[in-house]
Amino acid sequence: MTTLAQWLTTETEDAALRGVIGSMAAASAELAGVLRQAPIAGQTGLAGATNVQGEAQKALDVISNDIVLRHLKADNAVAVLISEELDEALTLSETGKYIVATDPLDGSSNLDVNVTVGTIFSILPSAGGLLQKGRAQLAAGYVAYGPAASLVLRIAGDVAVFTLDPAGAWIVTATAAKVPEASGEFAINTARERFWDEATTGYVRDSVAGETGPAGKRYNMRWVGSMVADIHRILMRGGIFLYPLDSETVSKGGRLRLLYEANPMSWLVEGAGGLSTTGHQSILDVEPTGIHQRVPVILGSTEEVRRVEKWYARG
Ligand SMILES: O=P(O)(O)OC[C@H]1O[C@](O)(COP(=O)(O)O)[C@@H](O)[C@@H]1O
Ligand SMILES: [Mg+2]
Ligand SMILES: [Mg+2]
Repeated sequence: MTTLAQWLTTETEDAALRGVIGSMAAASAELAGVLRQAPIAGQTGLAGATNVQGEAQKALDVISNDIVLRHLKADNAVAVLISEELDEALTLSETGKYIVATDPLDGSSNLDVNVTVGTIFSILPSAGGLLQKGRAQLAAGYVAYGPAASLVLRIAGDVAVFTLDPAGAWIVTATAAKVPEASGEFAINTARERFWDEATTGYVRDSVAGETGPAGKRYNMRWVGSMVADIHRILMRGGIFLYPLDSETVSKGGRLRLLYEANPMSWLVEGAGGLSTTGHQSILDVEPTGIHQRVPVILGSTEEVRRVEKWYARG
């Protein structure tokens, strides 16, 4: 059995980077324990506050952020923390070499129904400043708190998957995860159809048409409503995830956040052989203009993302 610490030593010689990843993994292992007993502790409800995005915070959004913050503070290598739950970037260490951007609890609307939630993180060099393209990431990962807790991680090479054992250690369970090139599954919130642009409408219409339609095959639709869970399924067995720009989100630039949702997920999906796009460019090439910036997100199996890109290219 290979542990996370053993895998990290084969992936990077940078001990400080290994330390930061280890801190995020330790924070997530602690959070897995908190989530397991959250209904008993009465923690699945609202916190009574709103975050900078104007969204009602759940008690566990705040608890998750506190856990990540405590672990990263103890690690002097992190200069700045950017979090969905913090209005401003928070300086942690004047000498730190890294920026961590995190969605400490993704999919928190699923908490009260005991459906998979997650933690997403992105690690960047602090020398590059707060607003760096996704391409500048040094590492990224997420944890899916499902029937098993899975940590999915990529530094610069392959994407590895770890499973949390009962003693709290992360054990390697896959070393080179690959997103299958082709798939017959798409994930989109179809209740938003009336807001969609022509490209999204066209792609979904072609897919739903099945074997006799332009795509020439049958599709299934899946939507968990936790990005982590939807992307984990796509990483494991293929598919495409779409949260495109639509007429309702256009003034905000999209729904999902660039620095701590779209960029780390794109780093992982592209590292596993898949593609990411806003419809017009790879998400990893988007120039950030703000730490809580939103962006259209389309990612997954190459063939499917290319089909969507073709629709966008039609103009
Ligand atoms: O409510 P919708 O439109 O289904 O959106 C679901 C999306 O919103 C999110 O829950 C946003 O993340 P947070 O829970 O961290 O705010 C994604 O995980 C998910 O893909
Ligand atoms: Mg999220
Ligand atoms: Mg969140």
